[in-house]
Amino acid sequence: MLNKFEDRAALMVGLAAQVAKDLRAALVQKERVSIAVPGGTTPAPFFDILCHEDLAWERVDVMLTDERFVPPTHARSNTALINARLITNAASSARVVPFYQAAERPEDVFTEISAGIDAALPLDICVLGMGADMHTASLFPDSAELADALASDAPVHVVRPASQPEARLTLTGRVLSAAVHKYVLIAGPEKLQALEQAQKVRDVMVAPIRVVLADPKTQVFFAP
Ligand SMILES: O=C1O[C@H](COP(=O)(O)O)[C@@H](O)[C@H](O)[C@H]1O
Repeated sequence: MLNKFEDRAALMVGLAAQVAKDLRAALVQKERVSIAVPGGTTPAPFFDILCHEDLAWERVDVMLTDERFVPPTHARSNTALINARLITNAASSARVVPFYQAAERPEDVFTEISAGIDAALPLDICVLGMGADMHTASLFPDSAELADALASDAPVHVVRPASQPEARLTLTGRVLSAAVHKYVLIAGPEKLQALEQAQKVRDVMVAPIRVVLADPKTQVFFAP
């Protein structure tokens, strides 16, 4: 389902209201609730609104959908983004599930990171971004590890997409498709075109965003 907003400000308000509603409903049902959020350039204004929502954040586990294997001091760190823009104000008591540990290679810390993520699953809410190349999380069409990351039983997978400057850790296809509420946050004509392309292509190896689009309950939040 495509939810179209007039502009980006309305989009971010609309998605934050929907996610806060889902979090509140899940917090009534369960002691701990988990949400995955994207990194990249799009979601910061959504975080700026969501972090003010008055809810039991101390019972919420927040994780990324994916992380670039760079330290939190790096400009490309998704962990730094959520720490600065989401885990603040009312949301400062949320627990962040680590997606990065200092090491030479992600494989060196994979077991520990993977166990931490596994303990916070399944996801109640998953908000994903999407690139113009139809990647989502760090499931990239130009990654040699894509098929394994889609098929893996593990919660996360290491990928080294040819188009990207660093190794990454991504939630796997299994984890993304099992999320109770799935949202895709996109803005701009290029992303809308990519979404339309992904709906036509139908091959998840060409359009990895299909891993969640295949579920008719997935909601896309879009503004021009
Ligand atoms: O690299 C990434 O890209 C996608 C899309 O990012 P955007 O900058 O085009 O909004 C993002 O969803 C993902 O989390 C991030 O690591």
